[in-house]
Amino acid sequence: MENAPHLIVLRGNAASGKSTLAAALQRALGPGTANVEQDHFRRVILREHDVAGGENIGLIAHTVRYCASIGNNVIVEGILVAKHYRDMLREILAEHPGPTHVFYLDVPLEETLRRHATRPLGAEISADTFREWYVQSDTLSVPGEVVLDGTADLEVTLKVILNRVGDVTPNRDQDGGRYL
Ligand SMILES: Nc1ncnc2c1ncn2[C@@H]1O[C@H](COP(=O)(O)OS(=O)(=O)O)[C@@H](OP(=O)(O)O)[C@H]1O
Ligand SMILES: Nc1ncnc2c1ncn2[C@@H]1O[C@H](COP(=O)(O)OP(=O)(O)O)[C@@H](O)[C@H]1O
Repeated sequence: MENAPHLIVLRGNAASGKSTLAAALQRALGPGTANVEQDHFRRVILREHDVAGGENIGLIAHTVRYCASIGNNVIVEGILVAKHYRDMLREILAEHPGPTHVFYLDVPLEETLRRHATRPLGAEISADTFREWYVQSDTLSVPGEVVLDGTADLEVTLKVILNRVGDVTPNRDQDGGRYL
């Protein structure tokens, strides 16, 4: 479909830099780009743990579909651990009418620990907990999935993503004052 919105999936372990990158990508793509953060739906809206069959999984899928249906490019960002989210992500990718892009931010455990330590919440979650959470190379194994070297600088990784995504036609009226 011409001018159909893009769907971009951005996944990675805790403290791999996903939310920083997704926020930068949303700004770079301009008005009419939705950033669907897994954490917001699971923890803030539903206050749900990351469990098999979690209710947040369907809510994320509905939100992605809705945002795309009103013409937004959509970024879906989170750990989105394959064993819980793979089926849903494959479904929304398969049915999406426009271009789709799947990125996995590959960052070694030790680097995620270093990055985590720089955050205010670094003291609250122990290194041991982080080791338990870490899943090595948790890719979705969908065609075209790109494994990014997440140890690079943010600006470098953002450029790699923007090159892959290519031209993004604004899908919405960019009338002054409408968007933040
Ligand atoms: N591999 C894997 N499988 C399932 N669930 C996982 C996994 N890794 C992290 N988690 C859960 O994600 C929550 C922490 O991730 P965050 O990205 O929010 O990390 S951080 O708290 O900001 O450091 C935290 O969940 P909640 O405590 O329910 O929010 C972790 O239990
Ligand atoms: N490319 C990068 N290089 C170095 N530090 C980074 C990079 N990307 C993010 N960070 C920092 O790492 C920490 C974790 O990033 P964050 O985006 O919160 O990770 P996630 O959303 O994957 O949990 C933050 O302090 C952030 O500023």
